Amino acid sequence: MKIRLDNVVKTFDTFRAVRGVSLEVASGELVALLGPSGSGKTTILRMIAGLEYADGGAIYFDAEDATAISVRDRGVGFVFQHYALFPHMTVAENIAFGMKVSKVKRSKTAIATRVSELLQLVQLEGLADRFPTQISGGQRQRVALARALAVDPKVLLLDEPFGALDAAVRRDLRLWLREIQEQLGITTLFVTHDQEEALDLADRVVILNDGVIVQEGSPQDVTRRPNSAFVTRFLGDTNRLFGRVAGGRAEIDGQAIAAPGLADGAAEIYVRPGDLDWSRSGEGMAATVTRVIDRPDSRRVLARLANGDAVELDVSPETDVARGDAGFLHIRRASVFAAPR
Ligand SMILES: Nc1ncnc2c1ncn2[C@@H]1O[C@H](COP(=O)(O)OP(=O)(O)OP(=O)(O)O)[C@@H](O)[C@H]1O
Repeated sequence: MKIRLDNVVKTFDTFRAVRGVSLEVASGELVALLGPSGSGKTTILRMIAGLEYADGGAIYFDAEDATAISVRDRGVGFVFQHYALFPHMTVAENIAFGMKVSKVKRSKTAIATRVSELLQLVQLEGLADRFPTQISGGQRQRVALARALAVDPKVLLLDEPFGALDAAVRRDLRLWLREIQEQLGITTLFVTHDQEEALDLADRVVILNDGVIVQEGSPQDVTRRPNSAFVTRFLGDTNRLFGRVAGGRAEIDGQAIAAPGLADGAAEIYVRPGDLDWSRSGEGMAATVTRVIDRPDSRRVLARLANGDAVELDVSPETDVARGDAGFLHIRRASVFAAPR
């Protein structure tokens, strides 16, 4: 099932939460809606689910206008962060719930067979008779996914499903989710404000800010070619430096960086910590190390430039560098944008 949003608008009282969003999710694709809090991600998901009406534009499921399709008939499965499983029902009963209330009548045996298939799919075979309070948070989210999948939805909508879990569990679950989604080939929209989660999981990432799409593309596209200072900053750790553009090149401390198409004038130069090289002597920006932070697979160096600006860079764990060292920073890659006036 393909989903298409055509210039969708949603206003709460006078506040425009979604301001003309057009978006297509191909059949079987996994798209992440990524954006800061309040950027309209959940509202978009709720409109697709039919829990909220768009007050402008249209939403299509394949060629059909979804406005005409009731929530029940949309064939949508949801998993939310604060979904809550039914606490008085066992894991198996929770998974069976949707099938029992569905218009499609199934025999008791058919339901039991489906429940055990789903338990196997989400790798919780031994836990059928437990209650939600008797399993872990990660296991609960897997039950929630099984419950959503029970009625064979054509579309899966996930709103921060792993938001409440710790980092290691989140990482495991996202890889696991991706495998299941591929196995089932189900069109999936995943809402998150976690860049790493979106980039790890999605075929395509749609970045929102203030109710509009600011960039969309593959994880590689958006990370390699962020189209604005906002996207660059939002996608992760970055240093902001200041320079000048002249003749399509930004100039900073003797280093020239390609800035094709940018008008001459003041510029912001964004450099990720992994795109700076440290050397004791040589060319580049003179800097003094203020602190070194050791991590399992890298060293994060905090340094200060001659103009007082703080800069962070990553070096390999073997690099010999200590607080107080003086050296030079060479920019390997950067994104340049005109400085806001
Ligand atoms: N029912 C409502 N009534 C009034 N305003 C609302 C309602 N629902 C959402 N909003 C507002 O619309 C904007 C977008 O909300 P939405 O929940 O879609 O954002 P989000 O990107 O999902 O944020 P978060 O990551 O915090 O969940 C917010 O400013 C929010 O306060």
